[in-house]
Amino acid sequence: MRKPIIAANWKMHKTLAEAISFVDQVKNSIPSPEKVDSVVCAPFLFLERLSNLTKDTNLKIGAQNMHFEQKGAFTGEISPIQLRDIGVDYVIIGHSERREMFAETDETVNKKVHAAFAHGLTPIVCVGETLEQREAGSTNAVVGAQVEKGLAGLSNELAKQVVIAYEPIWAIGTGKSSDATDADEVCGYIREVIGKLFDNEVAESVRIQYGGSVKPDNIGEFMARPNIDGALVGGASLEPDSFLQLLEAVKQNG
Ligand SMILES: O=C(CO)COP(=O)(O)O
Repeated sequence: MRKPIIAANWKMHKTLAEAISFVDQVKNSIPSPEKVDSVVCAPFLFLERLSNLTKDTNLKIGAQNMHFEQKGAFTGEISPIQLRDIGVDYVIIGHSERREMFAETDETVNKKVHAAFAHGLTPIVCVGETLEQREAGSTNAVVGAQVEKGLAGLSNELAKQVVIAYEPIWAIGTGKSSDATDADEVCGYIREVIGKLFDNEVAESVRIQYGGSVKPDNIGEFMARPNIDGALVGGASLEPDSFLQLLEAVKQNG
């Protein structure tokens, strides 16, 4: 059995005071990590505070990006060592917004995945197709190539620990989520690709989240599918009540 994982992706939202208030409101109501892994991926500026506030709680903190180098002349960038040093556990890599607006490529995703593992961070690797690609029938080809290139060169042991987030780009922030059956099929295909790249055991171990307009009232449909192990949630993760409802729905499903 794969343990579900729910991650909030706050993107570029909240002030420090709002971030602290959110965490204070939810931190003692997070379900046991035996049932579900619960993560908040916050803007870099808030990570240290949130990581201190959540020590000894069931809530883990993640970043939304990082550089692949350990240190150096990379003005404005943040390294995996710096993230780990302040108690960050997860890092989102290759979100479609970074691929589209900040020149993230499958090659930089791959470097970042290796760098994350080298420094004790769990990568949440995002993949997904555009509406045009979906309509052209190339979803599996696009997503399969992103997975193959993104995970290239990992050992089986590390590959098992990767979290994949399948986020169809047309479903992000649009209120128009994918049909759960369609999303499950793509997640099943991702598992097939991982089976070929590594082996069956890895394919069965990797956790695959769905992302794109997930809300408390539709998360149950996704979690009921065999290949979907959690969700990466934007808008519906910004309010404490809504975030806790997502976790509660998953806990009950499991
Ligand atoms: O991009 C997303 C999470 O990474 C999804 O965002 P929404 O949940 O707001 O659609």
